Amino acid sequence: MVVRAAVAGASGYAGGELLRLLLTHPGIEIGALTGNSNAGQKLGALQPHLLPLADRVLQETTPEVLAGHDVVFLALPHGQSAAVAEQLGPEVLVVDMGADFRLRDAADWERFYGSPHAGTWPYGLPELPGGRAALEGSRRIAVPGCYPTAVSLALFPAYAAGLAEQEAVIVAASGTSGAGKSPKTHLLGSEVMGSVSPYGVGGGHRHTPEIVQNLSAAAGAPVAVSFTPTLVPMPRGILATCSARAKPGVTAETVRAAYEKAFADEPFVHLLPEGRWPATASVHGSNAVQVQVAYDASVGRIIAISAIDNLTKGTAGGALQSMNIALGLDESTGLSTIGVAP
Ligand SMILES: NC(=O)C1=CN([C@@H]2O[C@H](COP(=O)(O)OP(=O)(O)OC[C@H]3O[C@@H](n4cnc5c(N)ncnc54)[C@H](OP(=O)(O)O)[C@@H]3O)[C@@H](O)[C@H]2O)C=CC1
Ligand SMILES: CC(=O)N[C@@H](CCC(=O)OP(=O)(O)O)C(=O)O
Repeated sequence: MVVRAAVAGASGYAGGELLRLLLTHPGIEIGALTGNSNAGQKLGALQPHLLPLADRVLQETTPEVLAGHDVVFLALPHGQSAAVAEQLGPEVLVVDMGADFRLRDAADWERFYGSPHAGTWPYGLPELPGGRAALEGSRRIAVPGCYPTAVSLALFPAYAAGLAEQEAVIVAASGTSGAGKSPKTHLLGSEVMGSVSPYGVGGGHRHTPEIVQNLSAAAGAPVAVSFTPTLVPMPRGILATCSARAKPGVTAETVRAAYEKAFADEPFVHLLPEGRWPATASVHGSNAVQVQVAYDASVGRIIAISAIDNLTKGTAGGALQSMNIALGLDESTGLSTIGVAP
């Protein structure tokens, strides 16, 4: 069976990473590629690393152009996906890499995104409890944000096993591609190079409610989250350092056992051997997630650290993994745990 896939937002970072992966997926035929300001341009001018697609011309993002495909990936800015998706039939698998359908709580959406809530779709993080069952056979998928992917995978085992109190503190460092390709002053080389800076401090980042949603579901009770993102001078990668107060009686051994159990059969999430720590360089360009966990007895806290590539597992790889599950394909098809180093 060949699956015909269209990519809306093919000129952007997320769309470009998705195409890089789709080119190696044996079951996919790449159909329409669309953009906005770059419609009419050849892809080779915008994504020169995608040589096999260099002569493909970007089309306008319209329902007519996206019609006639089995799968449509939407790698568009927030708020653009709903209008496109509602024009696509229920038989088409629509995979939204934006935020529009991630949150269950309409009030959270309106508070953090400032527009009416479009709805909630099955969430594309298969490793969460019940995650795969929610995706099987689905024709709509909301791919998680990059920070919620890194943070949720680092912390959910502690909550699912009942080891952590319902409060977490997270500091996560991201490369600049997380902010997309459109020019912004704070992303200029002269601003970013040689500097690390926080942003969205004090609960203001829109990924906070998504992280709360995931951890609360794992805990079966509301989890309060303090989330601070930082921008670091590298193109790709997220390192999330997460900590939560341990419940009474928790030991280093019970924590380790919970994480070993959670990730034992996961194809992409790797709990590192004790004493080794995640690094973004080790997952560059791969769908792998590195996790390590420790129990800091001096303060009674569980410390979980994860590393992902924000463009791969953090969006395009997660999208493809979820598509594979929805279509009944092997989950790892077209995805690699092999990174690029140094
Ligand atoms: N970058 C990342 O690490 C991650 C990104 N995402 C999400 O993926 C989506 C795309 O992000 P990213 O690739 O980084 O962003 P980019 O800015 O790099 O790309 C945006 C894409 O959307 C197109 N576009 C812009 N405005 C419109 C519009 N009004 N209608 C249709 N198309 C439009 C652009 O086309 P053109 O260039 O032709 O104007 C471009 O192809 C976002 O929702 C983002 O939040 C999710 C997780 C991680
Ligand atoms: C470095 C940087 O700016 N990162 C982005 C996160 C991008 C992402 O994952 O996700 P969405 O799909 O939710 O936009 C930010 O903090 O806004």
